Amino acid sequence: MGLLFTKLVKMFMDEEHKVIVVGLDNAGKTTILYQFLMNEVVHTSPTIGSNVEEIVCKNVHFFMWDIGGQESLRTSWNTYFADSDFVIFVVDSTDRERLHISKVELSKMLSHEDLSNSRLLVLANKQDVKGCMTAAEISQQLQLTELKTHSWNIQSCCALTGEGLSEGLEWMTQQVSAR
Ligand SMILES: Nc1nc2c(ncn2[C@@H]2O[C@H](COP(=O)(O)OP(=O)(O)OP(=O)(O)O)[C@@H](O)[C@H]2O)c(=O)[nH]1
Ligand SMILES: [Mg+2]
Repeated sequence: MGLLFTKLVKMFMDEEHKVIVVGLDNAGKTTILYQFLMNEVVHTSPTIGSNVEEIVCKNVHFFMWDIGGQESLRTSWNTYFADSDFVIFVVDSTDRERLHISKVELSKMLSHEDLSNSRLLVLANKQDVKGCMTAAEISQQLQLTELKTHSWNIQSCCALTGEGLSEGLEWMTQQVSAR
């Protein structure tokens, strides 16, 4: 009875969840945030600090913090970690040369205690570019299947068309309702 009641309350109440959107500079984080919000491509310049927007999907409210990914800014990512329910880690699928840096940054983040209860969505962005890495390739390089400490998912996407983004959001919503 208690469980049923909790599920019903969840169905009718709006829930709020904190999401941090991180990844190397130029990965497409800001473009993704505004594609989520407005279904539009906005003109971006490198983010200094962060942008925050509320994205609602099936009564679930996500407060998404898009954080600048330039090298000098990465040391302050941890100031955003507290109470994050989700980490969206964006990878530029065309950037083979820096995938190992993404891997190091991702591992560093996931070992931080403030993120011990967060779930991970990796977005393999820029799938419109010919010759880019597939989500499977990125997953293998990031060794996601070896990740046992966090629930995770990887989704290929293109922030310019929005392709793949609703699937990513859908996974996050399912994770919330399954809790
Ligand atoms: N071809 C292609 N270009 C994209 C895609 N997503 C983003 N871009 C471009 O990539 C560039 C960087 O995008 P941003 O969204 O500013 O990247 P960012 O991750 O926020 O970068 P920082 O704020 O510096 O951390 C822009 O020129 C975008 O138009 C995509 O899916 N495909
Ligand atoms: Mg940005």
